[in-house]
Amino acid sequence: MSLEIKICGLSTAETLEAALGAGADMVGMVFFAPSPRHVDFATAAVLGAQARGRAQIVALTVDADDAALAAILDALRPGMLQLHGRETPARVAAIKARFGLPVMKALGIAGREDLAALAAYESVADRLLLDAKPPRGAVLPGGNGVTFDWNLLAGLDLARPFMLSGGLDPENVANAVRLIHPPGLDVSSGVERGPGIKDPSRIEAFLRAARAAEAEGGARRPSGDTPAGATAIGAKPTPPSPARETSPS
Ligand SMILES: O=C(O)c1ccccc1N[C@@H]1O[C@H](COP(=O)(O)O)[C@@H](O)[C@H]1O
Repeated sequence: MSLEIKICGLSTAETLEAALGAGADMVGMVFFAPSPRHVDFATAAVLGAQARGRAQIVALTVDADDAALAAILDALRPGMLQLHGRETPARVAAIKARFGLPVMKALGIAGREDLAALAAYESVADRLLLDAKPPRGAVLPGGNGVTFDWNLLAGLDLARPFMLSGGLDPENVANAVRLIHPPGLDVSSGVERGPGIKDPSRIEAFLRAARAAEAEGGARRPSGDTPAGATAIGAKPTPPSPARETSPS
């Protein structure tokens, strides 16, 4: 399975075109008013038409109710929903049943204890998105450009594909691919020149660096092929590696 790359928080035709032209597999539009990447329905409809058939279109929502989800689906016509709030496993299952779209559930990872929470979502979500937890006092639950200790994911074996996210950028993405061999990557702030302002050259650099690292041997082993010492969800984790003092880069 080749590395799937999502560029999130696209809000203009120019930057969406940069992502599509550089070979993004997924493009994300944010529907969360406090975010500098939030798009209104009219913009979403135009961007959706531009991306349709060229990449998977993902609608990012945060604890949206059914009426809001229906309106978003109507405007963007996404192929996937990204749930980036505090949606419970039951809520994820209900959204999938009601709207009939694949769902990617975002979960914050700060320590080993957070890996235990993933099991409850494996049976209801089509994908998991493993993100950093927001800094204390942050307005946004994601999109903060913050990394977490990627070593926590070493040997992780999930029944569902996951995307690694949180603070990725063109400079650190190759390290992430070499260390984790993730099935997917998701980036937002790291390909911006300012909050909410995507930079076409950074989008291209990110895709180039990630694909080069993948070509070096970063392809993900098939799911279920748990190597010795790997952590299966629900299994007792292997002893922690020494804590890192700084974010990986
Ligand atoms: O990007 C946003 O504005 C956003 C708002 C609310 C929830 C999630 C959001 N973004 C997602 O957060 C992760 C990590 O982003 P970053 O690369 O660290 O900036 C990513 O999945 C975005 O899709």
